[in-house]
Amino acid sequence: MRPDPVAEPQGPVAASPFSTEERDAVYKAIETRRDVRDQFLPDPLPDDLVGRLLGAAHAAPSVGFMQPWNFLLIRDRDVLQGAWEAFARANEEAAALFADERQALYRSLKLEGIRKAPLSICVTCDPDRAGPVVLGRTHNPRMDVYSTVCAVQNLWLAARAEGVGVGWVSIFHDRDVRALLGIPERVEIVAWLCLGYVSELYDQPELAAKGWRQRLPLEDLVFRDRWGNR
Ligand SMILES: Cc1cc2c(cc1C)N(C[C@H](O)[C@H](O)[C@H](O)COP(=O)(O)O)c1[nH]c(=O)[nH]c(=O)c1N2
Repeated sequence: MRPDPVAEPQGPVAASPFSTEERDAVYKAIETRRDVRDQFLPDPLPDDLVGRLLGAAHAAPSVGFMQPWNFLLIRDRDVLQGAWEAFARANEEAAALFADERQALYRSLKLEGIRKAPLSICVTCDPDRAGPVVLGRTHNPRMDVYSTVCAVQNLWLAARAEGVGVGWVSIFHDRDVRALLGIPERVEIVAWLCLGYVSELYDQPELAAKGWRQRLPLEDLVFRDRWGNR
């Protein structure tokens, strides 16, 4: 018995199934999503809200419908302290990679909200989730990690729509996070996300506002048919 296809309008230019307001809300979430570091409020996130965010993540596309993700919800203050210490060690190493005023600017940046946010979610990718040969991953094994990142972005946009801030922290040695959370060696650590309500949101990327790097002109990133063809 074939499942009924989704009843979408047919025709040369299928009209959007969304109202203008609904469509604009999608773009509003995309355009106002921010990486949050220091603006987290301590208020806990309700379980049903967290459930909706995880549902959005789980609705992400995945290669061969592999769904390679796991979500480790972390609220334990000692574990969060351990994660922050792991970040602090790695961040010191990172700062040393920049010179002079660039290093000074780097050191002035707040690059995590681990201890401020009431919830962290470590998102992992299990490469063995769907067996040794996965449709779509046969010629590029990284497709499972790329799929997991789609889940992260779904969660990030759903959080924006719910008025919840998200911050991605990647300045860690994997081994530290693995030891802290008991993650098996074969499982890839993809993202450490800090989540919480926020006191405010930047109206542009904080790194741009603080002079670290600006948004590139989109037109410089688009080629026609061949690399380099503008
Ligand atoms: C894979 C990955 C990893 C990280 C990030 C993002 C992504 C996609 N970002 C957030 C990043 O700096 C931010 O997305 C950009 O500066 C753009 O700002 P908005 O996200 O648009 O606010 C990030 N931010 C931060 O303060 N510490 C970090 O370790 C990281 N790591």
